[in-house]
Amino acid sequence: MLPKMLRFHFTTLSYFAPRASPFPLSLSISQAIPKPTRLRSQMASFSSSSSSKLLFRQLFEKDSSTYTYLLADASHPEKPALLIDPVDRTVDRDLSLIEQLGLKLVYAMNTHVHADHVTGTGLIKSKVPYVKSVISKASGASADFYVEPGDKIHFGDLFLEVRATPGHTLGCVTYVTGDAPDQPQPRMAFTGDTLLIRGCGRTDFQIFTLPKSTLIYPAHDYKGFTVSSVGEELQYNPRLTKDEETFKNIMANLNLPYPKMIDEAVPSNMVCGIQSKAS
Ligand SMILES: N[C@@H](CCC(=O)N[C@@H](CSS)C(=O)NCC(=O)O)C(=O)O
Repeated sequence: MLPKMLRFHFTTLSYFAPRASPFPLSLSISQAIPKPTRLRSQMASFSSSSSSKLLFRQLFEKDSSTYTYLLADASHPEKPALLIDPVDRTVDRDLSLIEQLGLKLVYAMNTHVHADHVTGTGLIKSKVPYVKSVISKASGASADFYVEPGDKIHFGDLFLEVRATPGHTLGCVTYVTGDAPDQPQPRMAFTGDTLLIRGCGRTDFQIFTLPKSTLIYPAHDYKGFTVSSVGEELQYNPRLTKDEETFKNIMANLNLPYPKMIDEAVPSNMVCGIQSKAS
């Protein structure tokens, strides 16, 4: 059985961009969650789910086997977009795709301070200065915006919720698509290195409180997997289906090699990849 679940209190703070204001200058913190206007997307082929307005792309960086995720509200007039876990060496590819799709990148976000690659957020900000970097407050890293468990990150009429999923690093968070009728179904969880497909960066049991249909999008895959679900991992994850003692033994004996880039990546990622501040 799974070890004891972690429980968190959720706040009502959220970032949102009202439709009336220009993006992203309208970024504000509010107690209120805006009631979005429903729009039908003409871009259904971009959608990963029954929601017709989410534009979603899973992008891969081969040297670190990292996934970067592009999400946008394709139905919003400004097509606001965000990137989760961009990598420095694929920034040009990502920005070029964003331009080709006619999106407006507003947030460059990290799930945590990565040890195996340099985040692309610093480079993105140097190329597109109005983009805001986002990371958890608990990470201790610097960024434009710090999120905490329960915060909501709005992009157009869509939003992500922030869930604390520490273990791989203290400040690891999982970004989960909104729990509302007009948000993508099934829900999508961007788990960073916390929960991998048939693996895990360290512990997480909070993710398993999400509906079984929730799609799992990790920050890495080393075996060629692209997506899983909570239900699938609950049933087949070879680590997280074990009792607590067995789990601890597995994790204590992974014998993972020292990540090749850790000495460069961590100092750089503590300042969200802004190279000039890392030395
Ligand atoms: N060989 C790679 C690092 C591989 C690695 O350790 N991956 C991490 C996530 S990135 S820090 C991990 O937690 N893996 C869990 C697993 O079970 O593989 C390198 O040198 O960069």
